[in-house]
Amino acid sequence: MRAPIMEVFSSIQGEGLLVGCRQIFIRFAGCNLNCKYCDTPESRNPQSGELTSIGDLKYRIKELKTPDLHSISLTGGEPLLYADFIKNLLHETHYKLLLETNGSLPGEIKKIAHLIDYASVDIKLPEHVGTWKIIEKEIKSINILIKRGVNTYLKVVVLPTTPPSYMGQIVQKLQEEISEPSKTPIVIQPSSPLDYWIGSAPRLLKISEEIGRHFKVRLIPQVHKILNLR
Ligand SMILES: C[S@@+](CC[C@H](N)C(=O)[O-])C[C@H]1O[C@@H](n2cnc3c(N)ncnc32)[C@H](O)[C@@H]1O
Ligand SMILES: Nc1nc2[nH]cc(C(=O)O)c2c(=O)[nH]1
Ligand code: SF4
Ligand SMILES: [Mg+2]
Repeated sequence: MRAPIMEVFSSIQGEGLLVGCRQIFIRFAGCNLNCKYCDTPESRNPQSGELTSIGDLKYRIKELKTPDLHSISLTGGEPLLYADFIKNLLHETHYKLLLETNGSLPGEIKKIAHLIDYASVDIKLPEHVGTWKIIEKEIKSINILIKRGVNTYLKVVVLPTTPPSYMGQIVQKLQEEISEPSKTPIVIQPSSPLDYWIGSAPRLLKISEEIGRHFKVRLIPQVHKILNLR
């Protein structure tokens, strides 16, 4: 069994609640969404990856292992397009595993939820993906992960144009429909390039206040981009 892999690399997790942890990243090629802000647009095309076996990945992981290694991050593109491959891979690796996902494939999450330790689930704003339907699916995915006891946090990418009141509407819905909101922190991730935020950063505080009404909240920019790390 093989899957299209774009890159395997070692770096510091630059996003979300595991920020600063040393990880080996496995980036799958192919995505089912088309976020207008995507910073890895080439990953949307499954052809941008090389068909890779589990044995190859195990070898690459061994080569990239460092004394400070915290976990492995499965990202993309959308890794859940390859849930069956991931299931086989996770049966053969013993490292802690972060799944970085757009959360739009709850049926696929069900296949591997029992094998992952951490999950970062994006909340895609309807203005970025053109529909509310994705949030419905993300809520299903989040509830599957919570039920399985996976350490789960949500990430919402916001733009300088994202109205704080709009966030208020979104978190109201999340609070009503996520099974354990108190256990599910939300990370606000300002869209990069960060220089777009010059003059608009105070808006991030307003967004934090809106989310803070119902959830634990953190405001964390993409640290790897500030450090010029991969
Ligand atoms: C490239 S995506 C791959 C995983 C999955 N497709 C997803 O969207 O969660 C990894 C993370 O990068 C974030 N991201 C993508 N483009 C970004 C940008 N321009 N600024 C900030 N975060 C971005 C996504 O929201 C997601 O949390
Ligand atoms: N250092 C680093 N941290 C990351 N966190 C999420 C990433 C991603 O592209 O999924 C990413 C990435 O591409 N690099
Ligand atoms: S879901 Fe993730 S990989 Fe796909 S377009 Fe959106 S940000 Fe990019
Ligand atoms: Mg990235």
